[in-house]
Amino acid sequence: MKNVSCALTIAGTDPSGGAGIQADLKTFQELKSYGMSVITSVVAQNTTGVKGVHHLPVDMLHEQLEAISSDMPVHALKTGMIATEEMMGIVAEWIAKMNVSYVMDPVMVTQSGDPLIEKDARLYLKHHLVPLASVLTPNIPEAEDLLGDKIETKEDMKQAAASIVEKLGCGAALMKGGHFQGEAVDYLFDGDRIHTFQSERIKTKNTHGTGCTYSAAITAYLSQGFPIVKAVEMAKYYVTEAVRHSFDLGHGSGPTNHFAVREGVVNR
Ligand SMILES: Nc1ncnc2c1ncn2[C@@H]1O[C@H](COP(=O)(O)OP(=O)(O)OP(=O)(O)O)[C@@H](O)[C@H]1O
Ligand SMILES: Cc1ncc(CO)c(N)n1
Repeated sequence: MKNVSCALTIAGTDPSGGAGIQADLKTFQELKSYGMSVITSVVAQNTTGVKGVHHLPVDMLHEQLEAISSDMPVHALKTGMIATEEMMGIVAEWIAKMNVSYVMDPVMVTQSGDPLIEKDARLYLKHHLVPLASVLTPNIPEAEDLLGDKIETKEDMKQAAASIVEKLGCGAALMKGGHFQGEAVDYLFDGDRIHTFQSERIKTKNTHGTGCTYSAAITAYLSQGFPIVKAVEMAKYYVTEAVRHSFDLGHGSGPTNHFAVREGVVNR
């Protein structure tokens, strides 16, 4: 049998297909990793926002995780929305036993401003999940929340990436500048130095699911054995092309386009 790279996402759903588990699986598929998913919460949402949320019972979360580890190889994994402390505890305990690259997207609030995790669970996330991560991928509001500092300049972004690694104990931090003005620039601190990943800012309102797509692409490349800096470089290219060719679907912020990368511009 041909070698297959297996990537797992542990996250909430998006029935409109642009973010969450659905975006992650599309990304894994496009980048040729075998995609697996464990659902934390079912979220009724679309391009305009969140309409309702149902958290799965924690024993069901545990059973899904065990169904994976008792049977399937996992070469890299990511987490997105994990809404409550209790759910975070189960996921953290399971991940601690897995010896694989772990990309943590510290999802807190959607682009439309809807909260995805309980406010009290943020401290738990910081102390119990972040230290397990090989790489954390916060946007600016998430990094401000984790560090308790304002991030206003590019220098602040670089400093935040380093502080996250040094103070919170993850392996690397990718500070995303999607919420900034000007060029779309992200900074990775890998425990040693800062690496810069920059693209032009594409003029579009259709950026639903960019964060999920980006962290899923990093996970796919890590599952294939690429080192972290190369994985981020290729994932940045993937998300940029997916935004450039994003779909004008729905009444709000439309989804990224995964086919765009397949048809032309391609990976690696
Ligand atoms: N308009 C744009 N043009 C080019 N790149 C963009 C644009 N918007 C976001 N990106 C890029 O997409 C990636 C995801 O960044 P972003 O900061 O938007 O994540 P996020 O806020 O976590 O996403 P989400 O809203 O899905 O949670 C980053 O590399 C960012 O630079
Ligand atoms: C389930 C889910 N995870 C992450 C995001 C990104 O904000 C979203 N909109 N929905």
